[in-house]
Amino acid sequence: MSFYEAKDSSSPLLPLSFDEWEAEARKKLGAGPFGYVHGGAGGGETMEANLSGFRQYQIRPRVCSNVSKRDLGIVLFGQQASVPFLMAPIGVNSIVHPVGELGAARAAANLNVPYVLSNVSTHRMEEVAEVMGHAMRWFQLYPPKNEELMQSFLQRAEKAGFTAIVVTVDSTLLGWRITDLKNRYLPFLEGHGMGNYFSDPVFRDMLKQSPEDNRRDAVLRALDEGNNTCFTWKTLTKVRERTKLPLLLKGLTHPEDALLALEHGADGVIVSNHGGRQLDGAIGTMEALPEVLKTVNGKAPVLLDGGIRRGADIIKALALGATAVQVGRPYMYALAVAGQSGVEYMLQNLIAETELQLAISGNSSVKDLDCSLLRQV
Ligand SMILES: Cc1cc2nc3c(=O)[nH]c(=O)nc-3n(C[C@H](O)[C@H](O)[C@H](O)COP(=O)(O)O)c2cc1C
Ligand SMILES: CCCCCCC(=O)C(=O)O
Repeated sequence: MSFYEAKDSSSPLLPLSFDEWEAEARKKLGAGPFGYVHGGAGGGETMEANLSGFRQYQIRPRVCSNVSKRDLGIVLFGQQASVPFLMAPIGVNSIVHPVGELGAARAAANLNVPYVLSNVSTHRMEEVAEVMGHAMRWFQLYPPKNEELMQSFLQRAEKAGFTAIVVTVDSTLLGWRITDLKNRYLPFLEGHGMGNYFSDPVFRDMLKQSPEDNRRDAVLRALDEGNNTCFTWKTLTKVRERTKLPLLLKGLTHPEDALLALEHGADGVIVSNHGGRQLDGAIGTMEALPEVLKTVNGKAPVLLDGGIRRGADIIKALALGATAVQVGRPYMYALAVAGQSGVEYMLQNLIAETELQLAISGNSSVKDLDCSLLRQV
């Protein structure tokens, strides 16, 4: 949608800025669900570092460079994506809207935005795949302790048409989330986020009683599998051996970890601190990105998430050298406010804004962006 179309549109007035989406979602949701999405770990230092990381760069626009044709497309593991951002894996979408991941995934598919489905989605991966048709989708894995269960998740994802696996490694234990502790709120215990586990035959065989008979024990068992504190580089090799799909490691910020990830079979890395929800005091992702890029040295795609709120953020991360970025909370707030159509509206505007930013910073293609466009403040 262009600026002019947006201006003339008769569609109902939905928020345009991230702050408005957040404010509307706050009004709509109860304290528990809103706090869960909004919150960061500890004092929120890392969440703030993700935002301030973008303010450390200013764009130095180029002029007179013919931007009449514009291209936001990128290629990821041989697949063409029409935009340089993905929807980040976010579990338990049904805490903000009953349509849950089905609404978010349909919106992604309708707008050709690549979608990463969380391991702890409320809806099963097969249901989500079905509503997406042939649209680009990746599956995020919290590698379980049980290797048969790991194998089962990977096989199901392959069969359901997911084309890459994102292994999240920064959350073997949940961070110190004060809001959730105060609210005594954990979505999994309120009936959300267990679609993939409860539908898995291997997981069901591991239980003494079925989830239908004893939900609480089944939830605790699933969380225990996901809280894989024994995970090491050697375990990553085991994931590698169990799938032919491209593998990305999500949740690292240290350049040496990026190198180790590639040495142990990853095909790409995602610089992420889980949106500041895990280790409080950890480095912001835009601050971490340059060193990771230097170490990876073009050998593999490097993605980034954390704090992407508008087109300028996307342009800055790509100019610094990220292959693509992921967007998290913005789509959860849009889902909370207006379900699938909220997510579509938010995504449409993010695409339009990014294309506009690309053009008026003097560029025709995101492939041409480089760090000469930026000045560090
Ligand atoms: C409510 C919520 C749930 C999340 N669930 C997952 C998840 O299941 N798997 C995962 O890898 N990351 C998860 N994340 C982290 C996101 O993938 C992403 O790293 C983060 O949201 C990016 O930061 P942003 O929200 O500032 O865009 C979650 C984040 C939020 C806010
Ligand atoms: C082993 C399950 C951990 C689920 C964490 C959900 C999440 O990523 C988040 O809340 O953040």
